[in-house]
Amino acid sequence: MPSLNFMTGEDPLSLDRIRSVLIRLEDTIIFSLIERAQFAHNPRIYQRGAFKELVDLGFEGSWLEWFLKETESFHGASQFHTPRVRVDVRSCDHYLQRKLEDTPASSILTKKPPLSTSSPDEYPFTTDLPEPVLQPLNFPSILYPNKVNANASIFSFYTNAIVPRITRRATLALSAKKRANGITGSEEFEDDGNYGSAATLDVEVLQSISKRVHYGKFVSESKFQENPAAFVPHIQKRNREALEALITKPEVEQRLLRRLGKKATTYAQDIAADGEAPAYNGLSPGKGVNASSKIDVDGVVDLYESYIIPLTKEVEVDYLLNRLEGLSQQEIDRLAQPKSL
Ligand SMILES: O=C(O)C(=O)C[C@]1(C(=O)O)C=C[C@@H](O)C=C1
Repeated sequence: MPSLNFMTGEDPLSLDRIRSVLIRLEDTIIFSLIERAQFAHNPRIYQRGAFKELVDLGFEGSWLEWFLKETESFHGASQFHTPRVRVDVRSCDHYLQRKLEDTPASSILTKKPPLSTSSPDEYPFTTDLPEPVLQPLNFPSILYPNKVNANASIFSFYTNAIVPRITRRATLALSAKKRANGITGSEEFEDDGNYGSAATLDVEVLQSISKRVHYGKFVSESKFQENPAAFVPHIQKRNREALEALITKPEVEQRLLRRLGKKATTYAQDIAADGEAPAYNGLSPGKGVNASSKIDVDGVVDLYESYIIPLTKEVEVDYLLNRLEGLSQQEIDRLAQPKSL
């Protein structure tokens, strides 16, 4: 999955660099949704207690929750929920030193940042993960300490709204096939029995959406450091609307949605063995549904428009609301002073 590469010594809070990770994550999310869309809805895998086999093991959650727990336990034990690249602490120290010299208002950085052992861009859905087998990596905290975690909302909108939509075609194709085989009524719909494959792909989609949404914290920190004085009064008044207005960039969102429609349309085509793409059936790229398209393109765009972008913005605002916690009045006053040109 795409990540910021902390090894380069470049500014990890450069908005351009953070946005380039967000753009690469679009590809990861689209491709994993395309894979999930090959299977039927399989609602059983989202119902708690629906599998006697798991209840017998003493697990009360759903099949998907069990997959998440098992996957994240292994990843956690093998140090996955820490950065895959070892962070060069020295280069980051240099970066912070430069940042300090550049921005006197960010005087809170005069305190040497603590080293953290949890990854700033991976958020497990499961609590109580095992201790890592290897020593946790130490890396400098780039984000301000916070407990913002949107995974419960991500899990809820993905399972309730997204899965039924993106699997609609596979589900309808399945019911047609079942009818042809004489199966009708409630047995006809939704369940193709591919519980393992569907849940494995759900875990991939959930982890990539979670990573994308929590990158909002890096975006927020970057915007805050660029102009802390603009944010401080609204943070102090806990004015969510004003903070949201400050972080919202409508032109960036519009560009993103246009790009996403084009990408989803392109990736959803089956390129023939001779390398030729199929005709669009009269529809232009980015405009709706092509009969042979591997995914509901509008569904992908709606996922971003209705859920991923709004939730990223919520994470950004929640992060900002916590941004002055623990600072002295003197430190806050310094941040509230406009930067001299
Ligand atoms: O790129 C930014 O500035 C962001 O804050 C990220 C993001 C997004 O979710 O893509 C969210 C809010 C902005 O309005 C634009 C885009």
